[in-house]
Amino acid sequence: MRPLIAPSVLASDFANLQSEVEMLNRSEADWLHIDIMDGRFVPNISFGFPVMEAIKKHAQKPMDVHLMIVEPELYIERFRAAGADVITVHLEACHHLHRTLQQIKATGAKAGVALNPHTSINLLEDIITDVDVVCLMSVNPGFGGQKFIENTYRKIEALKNLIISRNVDTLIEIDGGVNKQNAPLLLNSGADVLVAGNFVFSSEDPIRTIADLKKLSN
Ligand SMILES: O=C(CO)[C@H](O)[C@H](O)COP(=O)(O)O
Repeated sequence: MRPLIAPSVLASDFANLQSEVEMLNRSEADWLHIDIMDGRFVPNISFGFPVMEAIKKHAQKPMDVHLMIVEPELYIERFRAAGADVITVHLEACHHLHRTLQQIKATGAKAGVALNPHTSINLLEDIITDVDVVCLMSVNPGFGGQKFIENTYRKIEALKNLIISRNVDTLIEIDGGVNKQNAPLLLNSGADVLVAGNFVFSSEDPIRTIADLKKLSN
């Protein structure tokens, strides 16, 4: 099967956001990955609702919104109203993860859970049947352009086994340091969705780079 490709808008040229989004519309990208950082869950601040709404105005593809924020349950409905189609919260940021996932689904969005590199797949055992997308962080969240963490392959395999054993169709998304060297291995290990920021936006021809990722299969 072909992977879903989700370019991370964080790596785009914010001064030309409309043309960057229009470029993604013309490309084979499946989702637009939107990173929201609050300066508390992660040591960086990206952007919030007004920028998301501006992106939504021009986007013709689903918005995959990754909330790197504390207390995400306070903002779920607002992110949905701002155009989110997939809303992913961090397991480490949720006191009541099951409740927060139900809250996301009640808005009509797909519910995602992100795991930091140190967080064990075992913690998903009692929640996996309620999750549409698991986002495995393959860098420590907070910044684009970081080096891929190799232990991610092992985590993908463990997650894939859990998904198969529970007979669910949860997607496995990989976020951080994805490039043309590791993408085939990630897909072989069981990944379904590849997030790519710098690899896409720093390339000479982002549309071609996205097409090259899309050609790979899992
Ligand atoms: O979630 C993120 C950072 O926390 C980004 O989506 C991720 O880092 C993608 O950027 P790159 O492909 O450049 O690593």
